[in-house]
Amino acid sequence: MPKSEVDANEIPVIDISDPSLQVSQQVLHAASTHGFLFIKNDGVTIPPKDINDMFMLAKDFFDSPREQKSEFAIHSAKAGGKNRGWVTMQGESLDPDGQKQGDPKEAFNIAPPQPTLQPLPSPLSASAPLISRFQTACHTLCTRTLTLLNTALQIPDPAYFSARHDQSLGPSGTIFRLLYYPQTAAPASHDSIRAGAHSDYGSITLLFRLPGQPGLEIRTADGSWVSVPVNPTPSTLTEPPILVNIGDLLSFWTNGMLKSTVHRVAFNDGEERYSMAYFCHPLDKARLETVPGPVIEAFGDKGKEELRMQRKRLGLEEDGAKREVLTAKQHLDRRLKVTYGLED
Ligand SMILES: O=C(O)CCC(=O)C(=O)O
Ligand SMILES: [Fe+2]
Repeated sequence: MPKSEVDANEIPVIDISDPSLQVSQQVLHAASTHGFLFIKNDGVTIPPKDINDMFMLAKDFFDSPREQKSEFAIHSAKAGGKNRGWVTMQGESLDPDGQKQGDPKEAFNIAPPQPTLQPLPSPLSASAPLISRFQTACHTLCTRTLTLLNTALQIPDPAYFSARHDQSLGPSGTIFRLLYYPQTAAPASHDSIRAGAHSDYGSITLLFRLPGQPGLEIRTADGSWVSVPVNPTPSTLTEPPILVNIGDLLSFWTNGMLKSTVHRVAFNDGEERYSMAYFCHPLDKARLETVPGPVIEAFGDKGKEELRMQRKRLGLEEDGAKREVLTAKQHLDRRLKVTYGLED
């Protein structure tokens, strides 16, 4: 069980509807401490009704017959190829070193709708317009957040991040994922978890959860786990804010200044749980090298340990002299290989 819930001030709720230097600095501060922040839902960019409709659609899908889902198995040609489609219970391990069995969850991965939406099983297929609209809206919010970080980091090219996430310019590893954690009896072991400890693979992730379905925990600097509330201030916000977290690539790009914080999903009382994650990735060809700019430069090598851990997770050479610059695609391929045991 987590010892405590994270302090609301530590993961701030930021209103980005009126972007300013001050707002960008708030985003940067959160991104470089816990690597997690809440963005107030403005009600327009990602309408709460679409969020609710997506959750209902996800529930209908996961309730559908197993044979129907397995026809669109992850990585299969029918599902549109690598990293797309349905992941069965225990079908993936987010923490292969720390877990004996795969995660007790199901998932369905949907790639960006450019040039067209991948083939989808029923009932997802009948709601293709909603799914595409939702993906586009998520991407808009990701780009806005990345642009705020671009500003606060004083990167000379104001479009450094946004250009590298422009989906019209080529393929990327971006993936929209529906998640379902079935109801389970109390786990036999204390170490049992619903989604193993991991950091996210992309640039930033948007996470949607439902009130009354807790479970997400982050690992703090002292190694303890603290839970992240679905809505930290229900008295002032009727709609839960959107949780944003920094992934490995922004950490790479900023020399470890932005924190790709390790997180997991705990059982809590074992009630069934749904969530949706939009993993925003840069274009496949983007190179993972330190971004130029005075703020990252001034940070120096203080993120060395963070980067060392990441490179270790990827099985990369630790000797600085032999350091290879990866592209976003090479990085993702390595992570997928570890998660699913996939070959290139
Ligand atoms: O289900 C959740 O709340 C989080 C899942 C997660 O962290 C992930 O899939 O990367
Ligand atoms: Fe995650």
